[in-house]
Amino acid sequence: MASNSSEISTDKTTKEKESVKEKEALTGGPSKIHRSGSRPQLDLSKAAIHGNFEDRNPTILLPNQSDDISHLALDIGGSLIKLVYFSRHAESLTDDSRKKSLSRKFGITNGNWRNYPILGGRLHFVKFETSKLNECLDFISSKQLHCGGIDSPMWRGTPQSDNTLIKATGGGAFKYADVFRERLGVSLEKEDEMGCLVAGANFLLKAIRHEAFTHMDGQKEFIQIDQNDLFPYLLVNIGSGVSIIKVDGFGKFQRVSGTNVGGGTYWGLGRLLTKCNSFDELLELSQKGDNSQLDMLVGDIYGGLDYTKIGLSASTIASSFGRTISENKELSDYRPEDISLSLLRMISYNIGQISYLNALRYGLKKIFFGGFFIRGHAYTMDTISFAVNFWSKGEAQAMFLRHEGFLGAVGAFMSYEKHGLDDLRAHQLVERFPMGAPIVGGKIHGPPLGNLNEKISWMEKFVQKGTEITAPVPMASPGTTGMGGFDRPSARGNILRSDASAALNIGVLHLVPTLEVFPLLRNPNMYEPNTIDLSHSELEYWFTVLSEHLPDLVDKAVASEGGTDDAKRRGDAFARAFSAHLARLMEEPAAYGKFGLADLLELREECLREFQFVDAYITIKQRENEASLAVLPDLLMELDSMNEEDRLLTLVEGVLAANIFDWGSRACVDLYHKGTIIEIYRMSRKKMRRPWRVDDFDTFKMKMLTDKKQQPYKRALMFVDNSGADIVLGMLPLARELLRRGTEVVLVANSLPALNDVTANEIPGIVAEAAKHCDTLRRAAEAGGLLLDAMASIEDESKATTVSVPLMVVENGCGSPCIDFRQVSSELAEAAKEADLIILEGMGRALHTNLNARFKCDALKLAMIKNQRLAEKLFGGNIYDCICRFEPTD
Ligand SMILES: Nc1ncnc2c1ncn2[C@@H]1O[C@H](COP(=O)(O)OP(=O)(O)O)[C@@H](O)[C@H]1O
Ligand SMILES: CC(C)(COP(=O)(O)O)[C@@H](O)C(=O)NCCC(=O)O
Ligand SMILES: [Mn+2]
Repeated sequence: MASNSSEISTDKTTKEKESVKEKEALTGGPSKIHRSGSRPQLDLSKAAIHGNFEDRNPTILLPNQSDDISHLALDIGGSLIKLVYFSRHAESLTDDSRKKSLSRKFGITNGNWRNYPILGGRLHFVKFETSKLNECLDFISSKQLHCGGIDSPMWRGTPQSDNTLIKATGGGAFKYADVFRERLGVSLEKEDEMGCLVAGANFLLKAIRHEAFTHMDGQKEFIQIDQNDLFPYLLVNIGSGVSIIKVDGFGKFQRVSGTNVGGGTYWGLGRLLTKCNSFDELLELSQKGDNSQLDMLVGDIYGGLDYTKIGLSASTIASSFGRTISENKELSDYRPEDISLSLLRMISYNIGQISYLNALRYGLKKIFFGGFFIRGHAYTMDTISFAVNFWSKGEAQAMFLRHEGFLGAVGAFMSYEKHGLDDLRAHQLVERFPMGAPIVGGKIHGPPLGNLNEKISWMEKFVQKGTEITAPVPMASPGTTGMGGFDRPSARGNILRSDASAALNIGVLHLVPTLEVFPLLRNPNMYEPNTIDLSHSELEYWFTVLSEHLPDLVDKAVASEGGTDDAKRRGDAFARAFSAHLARLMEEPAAYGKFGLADLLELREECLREFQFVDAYITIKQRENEASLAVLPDLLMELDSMNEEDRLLTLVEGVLAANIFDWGSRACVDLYHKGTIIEIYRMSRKKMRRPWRVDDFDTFKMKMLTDKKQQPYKRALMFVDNSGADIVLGMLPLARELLRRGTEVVLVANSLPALNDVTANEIPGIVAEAAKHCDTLRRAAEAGGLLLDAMASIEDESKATTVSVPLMVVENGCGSPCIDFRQVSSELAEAAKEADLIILEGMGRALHTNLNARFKCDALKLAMIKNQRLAEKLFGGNIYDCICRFEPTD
C-alpha cells in the first residue's frame, strides 16, 4: 500500500469539536453523560497522516500521545500502604464506516469518554506492607505511576514539570512525604483520613453492584443496596487501630468513637506471643487453634454448666486468656495456634461489641466493616457478625465490603477534582480478574503487565505456587454452642489462602462510560440476567463441563494463531489460568462477587483475551460462513416459492435448525465429526417437528400476518448468535422477511469474539456477500449504511432511505456468549429507543440468560437446547429440543 506522511494542522479542528460538544452539553444534545471541565486532550503535535493520502479516512499517527495514561492515590497506614491507580490505553483511531453511518442515523457521538479524565480506563488496587516502603516506591516507579497525576501536565500533553501532586491519606502521607519527594520527585497532597474512608465507602456502595455482603455461618450473601435508603450507617474501619464513624450522607459524617485495640494489636501481640513472621501465618495458625486452652469459659466457672439465667452458654468466653492465670504454665507450654485463636476472638468480639454499642447509641441498624484486619477471612467476619447479632438481638446487621482495606485509598482518589467518577453508575463498571501480574520482591501484585514473557514467567511461578492458590479457603463455620459462644473453627479448610492470590479476590475495575442499561427492560431494578442459580449443585456440573471443554478450546485457540511456539505457551498459560479461576470459584463461589453462569462463560473469554488470543474460532467461523453463503441463493429461492404462512414457519424453523452450530456445546462438537456443515444443517432441519418444546409460533404468526397492509413492527432488534449457518441461513433470511414487511432491522452482535459467535465487525462483510444474491438485503444494507464501501450512494443517504427501510448493525457491548441487559453499548441503547420487537437467539442469550427477562416491547426468544441437563432442568425436555417463546406486550 502506498504510504504518505505529511504534517496536518489540527488546532482549529479540535476547537471546533470542543465548541460543538459545549453546545451539545448545553442543549442536552448527543453527549449524554455529564462532562467535567478538566479533561485530558490528545497530544496532536506532530500528528501525521499515515497510509494513502487519498483515503477518505486515513489513519492518523499521534507520535507524542502517551499510550498509557495513569495516575495514583495512596493510603499510607500504620501497617499497610494501599494504592489505587488508574490506567488508560489510548483509543485506537479506527476507520469504521459502520460506526460512522450509525452515528449519523442515531445522532450519537462516539467516544464521549474523552470528556472524562477518568472514565474509559481501569482502576487497580494494590497493597504493600508499610515496612517495605521501598517495594512500593519501586512499583510506582516501574509503572511510572507518579508521572500521571490528574493535574499533571501529562493530561495536557505538555512535558512534565517537577511538581507532580499525588493525593495521599493516612499518617504516612505526613511521615513519608520527604521520602516520596526524594525518591520519586513528587509531592504528597494530604487528604483527611476520615473524609477519605467515608468518600471511599460511599463511592463503592453506590457504584459497585455487589460491594457489600453479610457473612454468617460461613455463608456470604450479597446485599443489594437501596441508594435511597443507605444513610445513616456506621462505618467501622479496622486497620492498625479502629475508627468508628457515623455516616449521614455524601461528605456528611462524624467520627463518633474508636478503639486502640485493633488489627495492629492482633498482629503485634500475636507476633510477640507466637513468634510468627507474617500476619498471614498468624491468621493461618488461628484456624487450627482451640481457644478454650487459654480462655476462661463460662463452663470453667460454672462447673461445666450453662449460665442460663443470663443467657450464657458454657462455651461462652467469660474472660479472654483468663484460664492462663490458674495454670502454672509458661508461654512456651501453649500452642501458638491456640494463642492466635484466643487473640483473634478477643479482638473481633471486642470490636463487634463496641461497634454495636455505638450503633445503639445513635439508633443505627447498619454497620459496615472495612480495613485490612478483616482480610476476607471467613472466621473473623463470622465472629464480628455473631457479636453484632448477639448483642443487638438481631436488630443490627454487620456487613462487609469487598474492597475492605481500600476505602481510604479510593477516597483519596475521589478527592482529585473533576475526575468524573462522581457520576459513575454500576452499569459503567465491569470487574475483571486478570491473572497476569508483576512480581515485586517475590510477591505477586494485582494488575497485568503488558509484556507477555513476563506474564508467562509469572504464570510459571504461579503454577509452582499453585497449591497455595487453589487451596481451600477457610470456610470454618463457627457453629455456635448455645447462646453466646463459638466452638473452635472446624479443622476443615485449615490453610489460609495466600496473600499472593489477592488478585483473585478483588479485581481490576474497568470504567466503561459507554455502557448503559438497556432502555427496553421492563423492570431494570428486578432484572437478573442468569436463569440458573449457580450457587447450588449446578456449580459443580458447569465447572466440569467447562473443564472438559478446555483441551479442545486450547487446541482451537493455538491453531487460530498458527500453532506457533508462542501460541502454544500462551495456550498452556491460558489453560492453567482458567483452571485456577475454576478452582478458586469452586472453593469459594462468591469469591468474585455474585457469580452466575453468564459470568463464568465471560470469564473464559476474558481469560483468552488476557493471554492475547484475539479470536480462537476465527478459522472455523470463516469456513462456516463460506459454506453457508454458497447455499444461501438456493434457500432464498425455495423460500420465495412459498406462501407467506409456510414461509414464516420455514424461516423460524430455519433459525432454530441453524442454531445447532455451536462450538461451545460438547454434544454439538461431537456431532461435527460426523458430517459436513451442510449435511448437519439438512439433518437438523429435517428433525424439526412441531410442536416444539416451547411453541408460541402461532401467536407470533398472528401478530405478523393478520393485517397485511399494516406494518407489523416498526423496528426489530435481532440479537444474533453464531457465525455460519446460524446467521447466514437463519437470522439473515428472517431479517429479509421483516424488511420486506417494512420493518427496520437492527442486527445486534457481539463487540468482541466469544466462541463462534459472529461479531458486529464481521457482519457487514457477510451482508455484502449475501446482498449479491438478494435485492432486498442489498437495498436495505445500503439504506443502513452497511455497504458504504462496496456500493455506490456513499454520501447520498436520503436517496438510499427512500428506496428501502434500513438494515443496520450495532454492537452489543459484550464479549460473551450471553448478554447482561444492565450493561449494553450506547449504540444499542440508542437503537432500542424506536424498537418494538426484540428477537433473542441462541442458548446463551435466550436461555442461560434472559429466559425470564421481560421487555417493554414484544419479544421472541428462539433457541435450540444443546445440553441435556439444561433441557431437563428448564423444560423437562431433551437435548436438541427447540424453544420458540413469544412474549407480546398486549
Ligand atoms: N499482609 C499484612 N501485613 C500486615 N498486616 C496485615 C496484613 N494483612 C492484613 N493485615 C492486618 O491489617 C491491619 C492493617 O489494616 P489497614 O486497613 O491497612 O490499616 P492501616 O491503614 O492502619 O495500615 C494490620 O494491623 C493487620 O491486622
Ligand atoms: C456457550 C453456549 C451458551 C453457546 O450457545 P449458543 O448461545 O451459541 O446457542 C453453549 O454452547 C453452552 O452452554 N455450552 C456448554 C454446555 C455443553 O457443552 O453442553
Ligand atoms: Mn453462540
